[in-house]
Amino acid sequence: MENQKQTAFSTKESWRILLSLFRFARPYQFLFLVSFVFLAFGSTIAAYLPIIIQRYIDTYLANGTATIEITVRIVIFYGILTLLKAVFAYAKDFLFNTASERTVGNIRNQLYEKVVLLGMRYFDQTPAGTVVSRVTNDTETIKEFWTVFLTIATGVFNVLSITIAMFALNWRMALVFLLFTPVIVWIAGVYRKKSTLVYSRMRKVLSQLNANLSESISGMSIIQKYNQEERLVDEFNTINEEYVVSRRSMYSMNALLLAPAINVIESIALVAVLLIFGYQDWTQGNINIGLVYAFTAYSRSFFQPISQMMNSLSSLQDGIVSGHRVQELLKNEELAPQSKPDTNGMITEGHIRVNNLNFSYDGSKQVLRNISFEVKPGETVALVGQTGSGKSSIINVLMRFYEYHEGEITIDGHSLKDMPIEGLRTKMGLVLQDSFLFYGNIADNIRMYNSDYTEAEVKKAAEFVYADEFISEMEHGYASKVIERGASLSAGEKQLISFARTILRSPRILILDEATANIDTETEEKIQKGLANMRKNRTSLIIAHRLSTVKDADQILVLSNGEIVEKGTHDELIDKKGTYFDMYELQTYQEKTGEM
Ligand SMILES: Nc1ncnc2c1ncn2[C@@H]1O[C@H](COP(=O)(O)OP(=O)(O)OP(=O)(O)O)[C@@H](O)[C@H]1O
Repeated sequence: MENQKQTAFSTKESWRILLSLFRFARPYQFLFLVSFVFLAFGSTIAAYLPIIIQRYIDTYLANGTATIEITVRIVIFYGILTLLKAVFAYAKDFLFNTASERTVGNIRNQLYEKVVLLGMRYFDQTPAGTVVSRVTNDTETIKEFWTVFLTIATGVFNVLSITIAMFALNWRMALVFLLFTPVIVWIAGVYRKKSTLVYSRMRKVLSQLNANLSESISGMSIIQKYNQEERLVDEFNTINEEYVVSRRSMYSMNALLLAPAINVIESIALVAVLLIFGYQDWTQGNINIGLVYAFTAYSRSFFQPISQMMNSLSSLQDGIVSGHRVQELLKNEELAPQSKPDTNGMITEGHIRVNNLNFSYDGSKQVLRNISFEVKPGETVALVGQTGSGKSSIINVLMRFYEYHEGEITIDGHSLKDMPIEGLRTKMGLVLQDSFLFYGNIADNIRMYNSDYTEAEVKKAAEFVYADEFISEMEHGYASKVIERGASLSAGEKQLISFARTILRSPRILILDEATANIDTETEEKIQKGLANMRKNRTSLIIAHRLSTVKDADQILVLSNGEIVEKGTHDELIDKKGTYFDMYELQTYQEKTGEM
């Protein structure tokens, strides 16, 4: 399973993750490269500008030889270089951001492509919020990582070019600056250690905050029904307070270790340089004012990028954590079942045979044991049994939502594993209790965005299942909007739309999770009529909760604890006076007394 908690990595692991993040950038390496060329130009100009002023002061001003002409020439030269520096900075930022946005877009696409390939097992084990966060938040953090990378690259280029410029001007003074580097490296080390702790605490509390929020939003109706508002607000306040405190410690750490510490070192370095210049003047009397100017300017530009780089370290850490999570998801092998390559088994008649099927979701708890049954073409077989007895699990395996490893299932003589999944699912129409509708309109939801189906076909399918009537009565008919999950439609209406969706594909086999709860009698009647129409001449496998609805089934399979404990027609099972008989008696009694 995906390791979502890990927030700290060894140096080796961090490098490995960093390298993998760079691999995503490969398609855009040219853009990155050109932006670095502009960065190098910009840094070189930045390091050269103080030298122009230094030369002007020492060569012309100090000797009293500065004419208007020379001054204007130098001002123009300085101006042009400054302008060029700005143009390079713009080009660098533009190209770099284009490349990094595309890289992150690329990661998002890869993630989504992976998510739709993952098996149901992954989604059983991973909260929806986590998957959303992988594709949105983590990729955003990786975007920040690229910004940090640019800051660090700019810092490195600037420090290098300034170091070279300082050595070119006066190597002794340059050495004085370099002497302070170990102190800065030490502060950076301390900061990294502290910031890893502070930031990981901040991230942890933030993810608690998100989890709390998403849970309360999805369970809002229960929260309000059971008057849980106050408790949840209190809980939220506590986590929120913790988040505020953790952010405060981040600011206080940054306020102490970042700019102020570096500023102190910068000032000390400057004082040291000035003292040396002063000493030279006093002993030798040949001070170069221009040189003093240049070193004063360099002291700022030398230490500032270092402080910025340190500031970025924590975001770098965030980027590594997100990079790791993204990689884990991309590497996840919990894939949806695949059919064997080059298979072409097809459903023609709809003859299902299940032989000694054993199945477990997690590899340890056995959910189906020794399941064997047959559904001949055109027959109806009902699955009945207590809650948790394994009815839906049989359907999950038949629809290939989960892989099975023991036993054999064939349809029309082909093993299920030898059938291309797409064809299999088109020919096996599944209608679940909870019909999922997509944002869009009714017609799109029936044709499932497959433009091969004409409007007439969509209407015919709706008519076939008695859905046309209520759709035509709506203001915009088939073009009526379906808002999120079909919230504006009743459960029965949604069910009828999903019948139309199923029948449009002319399946050979129908798999129905009998769904009649909370539906008014008029709609229920329509649903039953729709169902009866759909079942005509089709092989049907029905999960029945109300036994009265499957009395006419050709065969009823009674499940208990993952095993088929009884098999037969309604009359045979009633005569047997076993489990089915008891269930039937109980339900008839409950229906009579209205207890259901
Ligand atoms: N996705 C899953 N992951 C792990 N175990 C599961 C999963 N779905 C169901 N189970 C377990 O498998 C067993 C059979 O569940 P199944 O949903 O097949 O029962 P059912 O007969 O359809 O029940 P119901 O009538 O309540 O829908 C149960 O013990 C259940 O806890």
